[in-house]
Amino acid sequence: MIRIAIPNKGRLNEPTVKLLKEAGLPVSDGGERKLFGTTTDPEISFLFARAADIPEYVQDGAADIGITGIDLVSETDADVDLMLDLNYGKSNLMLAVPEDSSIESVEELEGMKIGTEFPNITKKFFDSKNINIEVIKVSGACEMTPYIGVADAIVDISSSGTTFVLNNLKPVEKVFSSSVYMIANHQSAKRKDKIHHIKTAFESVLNAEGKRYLMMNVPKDSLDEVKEVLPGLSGPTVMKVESESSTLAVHAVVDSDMIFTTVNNLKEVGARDILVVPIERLMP
Ligand SMILES: Nc1ncnc2c1ncn2[C@@H]1O[C@H](COP(=O)(O)OP(=O)(O)OP(=O)(O)O)[C@@H](O)[C@H]1O
Ligand SMILES: O=P(O)(O)OC[C@H]1O[C@H](OP(=O)(O)OP(=O)(O)O)[C@H](O)[C@@H]1O
Ligand SMILES: [Mg+2]
Repeated sequence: MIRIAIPNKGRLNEPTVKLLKEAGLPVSDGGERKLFGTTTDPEISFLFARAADIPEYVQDGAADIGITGIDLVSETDADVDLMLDLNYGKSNLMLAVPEDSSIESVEELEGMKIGTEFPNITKKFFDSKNINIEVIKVSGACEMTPYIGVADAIVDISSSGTTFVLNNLKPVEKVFSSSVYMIANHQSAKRKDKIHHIKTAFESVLNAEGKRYLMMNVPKDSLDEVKEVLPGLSGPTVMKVESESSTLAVHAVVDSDMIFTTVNNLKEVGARDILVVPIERLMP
């Protein structure tokens, strides 16, 4: 039995549920109040937990696998195996000060107070630079701490940067770059079975991102030209069309941003019946 801990709410819940569906492990029995979920594979179950608690649950073996932000893993200093960067939930922990502050570099913060939801990451960051600061731990709305006399600067999550702009904060330096990771319990990670199949399934979803499958019919004489205009990942795959001896079926995987140009070029060199289809998973 493999248990996967996934965020039960917050901004990581939806993209995680989507990833699992695309990986062929749709989450059922979810919902706000349920603790456990099931999927198509009877040997896999889900534990719904707060994103911030997942690193410890995986470390302690309450779950074999966890899906959560690497910032939360680092903050809890959880002793887990980092299996795979899942490439979503991206954010930066930024050191920022009020716009009207004269502070422009980290060094100028010596002896000052830093408000943050990430006391450990913050402490380590300043320690590594031999700068003494006092960490003021808050559990939300960190951006207001410089304005109520609680802190001189903050270390807070920023993704679009809107919160900083709205609160007249200027970034001083990036402290940590985060994205969502697949993590595993040390003992579980040693098993080369299902856990590795799950990792492969996630990888196949990541591989398929931004890719489309192109299918078309091509007169035999045009094959060379068609091959030339196909920006190549692998292939293309060329097959005979049973009913028409002068026509070939050509299939290829193409980057989505190249589709518009490629389809136009293909038509110009004689390709017909062009189909563009999404790819859910791609396993090399
Ligand atoms: N814009 C963002 N703001 C906050 N967290 C973000 C953002 N983008 C990605 N994340 C990541 O999401 C995780 C935090 O998720 P969590 O569910 O704890 O917070 P939340 O969605 O803000 O919910 P809450 O309402 O409890 O604050 C962290 O790993 C963080 O890096
Ligand atoms: O750069 P942005 O796109 O504006 O996103 C960053 C903001 O979003 C998060 O706040 P959240 O809404 O989760 O509230 P919280 O601080 O109470 O957790 C985070 O703590 C920042 O304040
Ligand atoms: Mg939040």
